[in-house]
Amino acid sequence: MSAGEGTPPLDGGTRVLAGVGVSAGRVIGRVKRMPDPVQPPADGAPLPEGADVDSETERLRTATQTVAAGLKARAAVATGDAAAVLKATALMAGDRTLLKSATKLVASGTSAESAIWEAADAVATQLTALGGYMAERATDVLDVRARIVAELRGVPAPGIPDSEEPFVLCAVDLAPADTATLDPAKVLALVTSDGGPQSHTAIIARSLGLPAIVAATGTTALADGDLVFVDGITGTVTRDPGPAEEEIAASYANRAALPDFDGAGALADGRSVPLLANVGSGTDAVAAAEAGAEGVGLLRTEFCFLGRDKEPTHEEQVEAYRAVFDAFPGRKVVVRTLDAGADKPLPFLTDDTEPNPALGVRGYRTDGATPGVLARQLAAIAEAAENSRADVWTMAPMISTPAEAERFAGLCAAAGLRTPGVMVEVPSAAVLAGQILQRVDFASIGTNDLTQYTMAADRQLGALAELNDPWQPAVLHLIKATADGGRAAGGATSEGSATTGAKPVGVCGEAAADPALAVVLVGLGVATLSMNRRALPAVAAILRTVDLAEAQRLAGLALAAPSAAEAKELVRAELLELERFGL
Ligand SMILES: C=C(OP(=O)(O)O)C(=O)O
Ligand SMILES: [Mg+2]
Repeated sequence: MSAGEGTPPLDGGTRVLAGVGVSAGRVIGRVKRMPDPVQPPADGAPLPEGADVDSETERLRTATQTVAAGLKARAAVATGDAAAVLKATALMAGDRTLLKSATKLVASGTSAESAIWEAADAVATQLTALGGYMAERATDVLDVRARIVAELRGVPAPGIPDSEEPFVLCAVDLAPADTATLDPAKVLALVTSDGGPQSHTAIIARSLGLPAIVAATGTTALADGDLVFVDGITGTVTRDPGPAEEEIAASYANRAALPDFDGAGALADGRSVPLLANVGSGTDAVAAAEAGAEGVGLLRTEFCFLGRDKEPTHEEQVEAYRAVFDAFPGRKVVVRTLDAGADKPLPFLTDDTEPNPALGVRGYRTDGATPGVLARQLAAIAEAAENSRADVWTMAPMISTPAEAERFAGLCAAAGLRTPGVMVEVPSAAVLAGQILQRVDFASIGTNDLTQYTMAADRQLGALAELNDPWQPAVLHLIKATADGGRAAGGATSEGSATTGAKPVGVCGEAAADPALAVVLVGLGVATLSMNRRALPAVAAILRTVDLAEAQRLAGLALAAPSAAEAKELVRAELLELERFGL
């Protein structure tokens, strides 16, 4: 939420630590640190002093049994994805082949730590070579290995710490694998010293509704058991909170409850602003429909196939897309073609040796390097759309030029897809939005990437979090240019389209989920907003408090501000309901 820009990093030495608030909420709790990653033992280290083969074998056996039993016990009380991940890891910890190979190494005079490290390495390499599902299991083996070595060393196991009491989780950053075992009933808030506003930590925190702060470098000094006040709105962590912080946390806990989203986004003057959902699977889509989403503004198709080393078959694709379409009969579903590359590698499309993957062959650009995948995907989308009642729109990520937009529209037409569009994520596409939108039917602004490319700041990097803020006035100017382009292109029709008036321009980046920024986006001329389903009630409630003229006035204030922090502060100061709902 807060850019932290202009905020002093430390107050009176170390009491107030500043970062970037990425998910609202104010809580007090005790810190638990994510253990440091387990460092590898020296290659082929000998038996420790005083140990013999028998005692070292016994030590290894006991460590593996303890790890397996601990994981099994946690799996028994976990649910959903977490239970599945823990069960799989527990099974791996008890794997006889792994223990047998490690025991052999101990028998030849290697320490238990080195033996299990080496044995697990060999198993992981074999699994990786087998590919597909087996290759995915390699991660479990490496996870188990780290846990066994931690047990042998007597240090905390890697991953989310286990605790009876709810705690504030402090970490350098969270990996995707950590997310499955993160229990929102136990974790009060997330604080990371690294990671940017689009990091995994930020995305998970928002989707779980947990207060979160990223890029809070000073928090590396926090230790297990420290009492802290976490303010996800201002982006600050306060050590040893006193009565003032207790009062703020208590008043946050007593904030007005947000009304459920009624399924019709609108401004105070009744002007409709459809609120759509970002989804990555059929399950997500069902949950979004239940939350009242008016359709899908972004189906991240690559999320259906992440971790796959082979292109999904036509049938697999049709099934995955149809599951989403079926959740929204009669509603708009915007399908984005595979956005492989940079933060979302897909081995069958991306080259992992590129020096600058974010500036490389990603998104639509992969069609040049690996022709055919895009055309096959469009055919699968068309087939899934044909027998569904959803109104299917199709867009390409990372479009940079009018020629690319025209070619994509041609590919859609050839596949029988009626409503082609583009994502505006690259500044060149925003600048030439008028020309681009003469060639396609709609645009959806990906503010996560548009911010990254406008500010030349890697979206994953905590150190550049202040630049990587969609409140940056330069980004807002490009959003306005895109919306203006949509208006200018209105009336120009692409083949087969009967569009009149403005060509619709929506936003599907994280900016749409920030209620104050959502008002600004509408004021800049954006027609629809697409977000994580959990953000729908907050965005809907704040939009209802302004009419179009007010939204335009606030957008004007933000555009004229000299910094992201000032733009945000000026706009937030005028939206009084934010405080009431604790947003
Ligand atoms: C929605 C976007 O795409 P992704 O986050 O999947 O790159 C974006 O860039 O804003
Ligand atoms: Mg993007």
